[in-house]
Amino acid sequence: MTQPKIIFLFSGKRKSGKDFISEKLLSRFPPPCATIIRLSAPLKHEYASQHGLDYTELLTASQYKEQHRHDMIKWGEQVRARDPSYFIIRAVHLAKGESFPVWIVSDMRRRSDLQYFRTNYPNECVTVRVSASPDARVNRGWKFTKGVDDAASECDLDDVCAWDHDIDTSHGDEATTSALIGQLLQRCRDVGVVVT
Ligand SMILES: Nc1ncnc2c1ncn2[C@@H]1O[C@H](COP(=O)(O)OP(=O)(O)OP(=O)(O)O)[C@@H](O)[C@H]1O
Repeated sequence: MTQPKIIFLFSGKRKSGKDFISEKLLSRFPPPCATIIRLSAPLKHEYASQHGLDYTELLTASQYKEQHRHDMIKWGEQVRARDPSYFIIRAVHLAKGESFPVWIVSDMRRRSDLQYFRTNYPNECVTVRVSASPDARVNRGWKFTKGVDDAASECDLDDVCAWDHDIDTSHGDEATTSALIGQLLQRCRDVGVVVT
């Protein structure tokens, strides 16, 4: 059982580049140092099994996922209303968080997620806000969807502005991404985590 030494919390709108940056960051750690925790993974897992759907298809950026996103969000809200930490605890378990000193949470979406991590890990959290212009997101396949893009899962963190780091990925330039990754890796070195 390992307590995390550092937890990166990525948030941002759909197609802003959260996954892209998370994967880039992950690639800089020697195994078995870091793991990506997807808070949406257990939601999809349980929703798929309860509704007879294909879990692996729900994980991809597919049309299939988009078809089910709306109902899945609604179902998740009901579960979360009863217990805000329900999916977080399962997501950490699913990603085998207890075996890794670095946690990369790639899809933090709500203030209750932020509160959970800050309460339980007051000294380990590093927040990163990822943004991109609407045009850039459209070019990546985003289409405004009522009930999804105006729901809490997309908007709950809009008013939070005290992020430790932020990045605008609209232009997708390598230099901007590398600069951010460099800063995040320095934070790891500062707490004694070895990076490549
Ligand atoms: N900094 C970047 N440079 C180049 N391409 C990028 C960058 N960020 C994102 N992209 C591209 O944009 C697309 C969407 O990015 P990504 O899947 O990371 O978004 P996301 O925020 O995780 O979206 P969702 O919430 O819908 O899962 C991907 O095809 C990715 O390659």
